Amino acid sequence: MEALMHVGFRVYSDSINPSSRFKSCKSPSILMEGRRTNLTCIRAQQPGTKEGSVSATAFSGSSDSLVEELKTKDWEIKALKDEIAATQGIRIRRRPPTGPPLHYVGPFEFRLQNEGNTPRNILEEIVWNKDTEVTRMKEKASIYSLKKALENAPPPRDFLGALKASYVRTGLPALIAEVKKASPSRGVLREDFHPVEVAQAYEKGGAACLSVLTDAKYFQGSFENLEAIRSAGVKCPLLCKEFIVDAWQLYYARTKGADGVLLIAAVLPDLDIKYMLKICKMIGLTALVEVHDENEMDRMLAIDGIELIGINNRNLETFEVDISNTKKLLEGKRGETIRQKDILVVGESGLFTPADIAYVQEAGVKAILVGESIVKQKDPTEGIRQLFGKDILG
Ligand SMILES: O=P(O)(O)OC[C@@H](O)[C@@H](O)c1c[nH]c2ccccc12
Repeated sequence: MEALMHVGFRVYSDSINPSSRFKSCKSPSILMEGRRTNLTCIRAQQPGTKEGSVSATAFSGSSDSLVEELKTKDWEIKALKDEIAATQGIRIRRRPPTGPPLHYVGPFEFRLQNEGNTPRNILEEIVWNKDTEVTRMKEKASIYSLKKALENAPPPRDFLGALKASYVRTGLPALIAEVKKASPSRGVLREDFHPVEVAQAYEKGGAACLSVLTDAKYFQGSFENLEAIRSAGVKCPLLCKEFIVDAWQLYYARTKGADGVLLIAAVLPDLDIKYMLKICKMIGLTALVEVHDENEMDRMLAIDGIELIGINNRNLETFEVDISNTKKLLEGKRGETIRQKDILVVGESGLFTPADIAYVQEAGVKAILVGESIVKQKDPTEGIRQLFGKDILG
């Protein structure tokens, strides 16, 4: 590996010449491969427009070179973000790698890890598609309109509180029951799929919370399902099961009635997790932060303010499921830190039997996230009874 010695941001306060249409700021300052480099970014501002709203139309006259320069900076920043993610052990690249823009003369020797624009695994493919999808959705609803829509959104309910209450009441891991029609690994799980009926059956069976898949392309889910379940009067708090790659999606999920969202550590660098946690707090969403391996767990344990961690037994890159993953990540010092920080742990995926539940409970989880084994049953209420080996309503 090339010697990536240190990557650090130093964002200087803008040196603004009020009479100028262009602001110049130095950011970031980077020591890469032993060399310190300062990027100079140009931000175009037309009189009367909001700062930071860069648009090619803002340039006139000698616009071509400035547009080129902006494209280059944009590329550099994206490439830099992937570099930072890689230093945190994140293998998922947020976008297909692209070479530098034509005539690139920038200071970086970015390594292109995959010249072909093919995703390396299913999670990467999902994330690349999500990025495109979100870009399109953002064109239809600006962040400003979403913020406004928050005022009329159904009020957030206490997702974490519902899990804790259920655990105290039953002495068993609280159930987050997943409304899931299909998945890339298992195909269609329930042919005759009526999301509201499934949700109501879960509630009747004693689920503490529900998880509703909203990704359409890979899971045949939708935000309509989420909205319909919420407006049908289901009382269980709802997790919006999405691949979050942009803070915009948090606002969107909240306007559709979500009480919680999933943040996947394999996809989001630490800075994004911290930023998104803040937004979640601000708008009343509970964040379920998902990890799959030791590195992701350690990264998340180093971040303050995480109250809910899900350990996914399914490797989203290979689809392999192994429930001993939950145990492995809760052993020793990690388990101790989790107890000290009073983090509630959710065991996710691949849970089918009372023995599975007992195994992950023994490992230290106080909640479980279950889809396949209960959504496949003709009567999902009965599916819950079978999963626990008893009635959990009592
Ligand atoms: O159907 P299962 O094996 O019971 O798994 C449910 C849930 O854990 C799984 O759907 C899941 C966990 N994390 C995810 C992230 C994205 C999509 C799906 C998931």
